[in-house]
Amino acid sequence: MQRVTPSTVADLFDVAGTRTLEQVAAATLAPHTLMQRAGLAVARLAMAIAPHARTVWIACGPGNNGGDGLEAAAQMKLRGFAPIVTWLGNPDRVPPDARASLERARAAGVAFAESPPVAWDLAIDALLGIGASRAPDGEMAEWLRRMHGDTAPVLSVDVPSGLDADTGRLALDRTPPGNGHAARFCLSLLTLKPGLFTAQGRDAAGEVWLDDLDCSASAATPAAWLAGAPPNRPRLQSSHKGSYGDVAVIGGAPGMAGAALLAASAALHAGAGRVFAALLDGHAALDTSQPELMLRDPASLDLSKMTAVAGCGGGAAIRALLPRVLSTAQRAVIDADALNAIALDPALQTLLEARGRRGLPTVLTPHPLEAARLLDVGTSAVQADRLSAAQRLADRFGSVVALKGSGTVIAAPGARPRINLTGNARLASAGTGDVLAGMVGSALAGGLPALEAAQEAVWHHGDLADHWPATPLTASALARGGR
Ligand SMILES: NC(=O)C1=CN([C@@H]2O[C@H](COP(=O)(O)OP(=O)(O)OC[C@H]3O[C@@H](n4cnc5c(N)ncnc54)[C@H](O)[C@@H]3O)[C@@H](O)[C@H]2O)[C@@H](O)CC1
Ligand SMILES: [K+]
Repeated sequence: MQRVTPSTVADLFDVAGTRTLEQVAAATLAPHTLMQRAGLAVARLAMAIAPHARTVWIACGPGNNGGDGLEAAAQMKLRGFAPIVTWLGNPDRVPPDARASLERARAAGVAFAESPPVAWDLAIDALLGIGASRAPDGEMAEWLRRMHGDTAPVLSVDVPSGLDADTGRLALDRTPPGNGHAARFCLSLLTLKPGLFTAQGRDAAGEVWLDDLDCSASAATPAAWLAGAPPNRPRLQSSHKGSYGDVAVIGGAPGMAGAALLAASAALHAGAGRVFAALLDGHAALDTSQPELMLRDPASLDLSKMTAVAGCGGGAAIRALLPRVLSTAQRAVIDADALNAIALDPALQTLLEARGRRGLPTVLTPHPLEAARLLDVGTSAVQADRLSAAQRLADRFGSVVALKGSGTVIAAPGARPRINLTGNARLASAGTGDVLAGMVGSALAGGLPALEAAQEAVWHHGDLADHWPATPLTASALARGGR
């Protein structure tokens, strides 16, 4: 059993891939072996989370996810715990594995009840796993609301019930963690699923653990992966500012110069050799707190030797500069208003596609609304399947895409998408996106391929927030690397 952290490197399998692996594994094992392993793993984690629990409520559903819960109940009872099972199954329709565990739970003397106990020290959600076919309703929904509204920890078996394991879409609203709510844990069985790590999945699952049930994962193709922490990239003694490239931040229309200056500051502190602030507001004053930044007229820059970071605070004025950026920049990060301009203008879309065909390194950094505009769909459609939205954008424009949000997805043409696990809700504040664009620009300018540049910048950006002291997180301090 392994705990998943932002540094974990692991393949993620969708429901179809997980089903394939389950079938391959089951074919070589004695009947009921997988469920016994699953139930024992659930029991072990439950006992580690709440070693002194007097009452453990195990809510079991009608299928094999419920079977895992029943098996865990049997295992905990044999170890001196007092689980109380509420089971929503029908004895006439229970699948064979779950039936075997039901009998083992009964034989072990597990208490069965019609309704949840009055109070509990740990709740185990074994209602629905990867077989969920609709939103929980009725008694099941009521139980989920009760366990997630209580202060006792919740351990979800395989996936939080009602969470789409492929997409991270949650079918049932529940109390957000943090509102007087206790910890959430999820023990993913056999495989890790992408939905645990993006969209609503991270909040719903809480701390994720994996037990692979001693099975190989070679018989299926992963849908995505966790790429873990970037390598350390120490600077060579002999390097100089030319080794780390030039970044030109093009943005900052009147009234929005701050966004471009944040991106420029982030690029500077992330290590770019030289950073030019090419502001669209010709009257903006130089940021005297950052004398290293060089203020330039955007028209004067030779972008063919530079990394352009275009769009931060760009307003409508960025549109006129985009043909030059897209056609000539050696490397480019396209953010914010530059993305909005491209979404509205087929000619710019053609230029971006052409850039992709020429193999010029390009990273798009949309948040869900910007991605929705580029794909000409609603934001909810993007959030309903973030992996596929990011991949479609990457394929369409021949670019690397970092689709921001909880569980940022990084996609590239012809590559398996990655999900980043650093970062937290403190990043949901003004200017943090500009900082990310600058950090990606710096990584690109330093010579990293676009996919690595995007992934490493996203990781560091989130990692800074994860290690932020107990002071407010501001974008300007984030741009300075927390200093
Ligand atoms: N068969 C095995 O040996 C193993 C099974 N495993 C477990 O089995 C799970 C998959 O089992 P299943 O395929 O039986 O699927 P589930 O147990 O996830 O759910 C399917 C059952 O729930 C019902 N259902 C679906 N949505 C519902 C809803 N909204 N409200 C009420 N009922 C609903 C279905 O009609 C069906 O009876 C995995 O998630 C995992 O927990 C794993 O432990 C691996 C081993
Ligand atoms: K579950």
